[in-house]
Amino acid sequence: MGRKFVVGGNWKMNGDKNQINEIVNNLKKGPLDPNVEVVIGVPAIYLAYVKSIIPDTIGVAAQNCWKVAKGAFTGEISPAMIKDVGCDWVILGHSERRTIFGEKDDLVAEKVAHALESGLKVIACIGETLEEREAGKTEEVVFRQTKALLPAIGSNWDKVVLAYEPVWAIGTGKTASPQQAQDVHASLRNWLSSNASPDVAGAVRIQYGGSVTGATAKELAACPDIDGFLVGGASLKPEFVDIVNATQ
Ligand SMILES: O=C(CO)COP(=O)(O)O
Repeated sequence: MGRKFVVGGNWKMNGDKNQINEIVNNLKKGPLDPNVEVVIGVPAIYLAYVKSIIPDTIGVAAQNCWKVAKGAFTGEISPAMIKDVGCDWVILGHSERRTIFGEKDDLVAEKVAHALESGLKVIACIGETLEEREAGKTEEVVFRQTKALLPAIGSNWDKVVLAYEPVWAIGTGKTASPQQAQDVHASLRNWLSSNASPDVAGAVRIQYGGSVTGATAKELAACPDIDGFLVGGASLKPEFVDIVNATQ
C-alpha cells in the first residue's frame, strides 16, 4: 500500500504560449500538495517550451509517441525525442487515440513496450464505451485492454500508471459516480492480482479520468482504489489546483 496520489492534466490539443504561461503561473502559485505527484500532458510542439518554464517538481508528458526510436514515420515523435527535450512521461492508449486514430490494443502495447524500454514512464489509458457499459461488458473490455499490456510492461510496473477513463465520461460532464469508479478500480486490481501479481496489484496506481472537476474530485479521491486523476478540460483551468489537492 502507500500509493502516492498522482494527478495528470491532459491538455489534449489545447493551449498556445499565452495560455500555457497562465496555466504554468497558476501551478507555480498553487500551492500544490507536496504529497501528490503532478504530471501535465502537453501537445508535442510545446513540450520543450513547457519544460523550460515549469518547476522540476512537476512532470511533463507527451500525449502520444511512436513505437520505434527513429526513421521514416512522417509526423511522429519517438520516446527518445521526448526524453531528449527533458520530459519523462508519455500518455498512451488514450480513448481519443483509440477511437479517432484507430489505435488497437496491440499497437498501444507496442508503444508502451518501446516507451518503457526507452526509459519513459507511461500513463496507460483504458476504459469502456457507453455501449459496452450498457451491454454489461465494462470488466471484459477493461481486462482485455489491460491484458494486452502485460507482456509490454513486463517487470516495469513501477514505471506505469493506469488511467481508467470510461469513454462516456470523457468531455461529457457525466463524471462516473465514486461507486462506479471504485468498483472498476477494485475489480481491475483484483484481476491484476491474479494476472500480474499481488505485489503489482497492491502497488500500481490507478487514476480515474472523465469529467473530473474541483467539485467532484474530493469524493472520488476518498475511494480506496482511486489513486489519482487524469484530468482533461479542468486541467486548463485554475481549479486544477483544487483537483491536485483533493486528498487534503
Ligand atoms: O480524457 C480525459 C483525460 O485524459 C478526460 O477529459 P475530461 O476531463 O475533459 O472529461
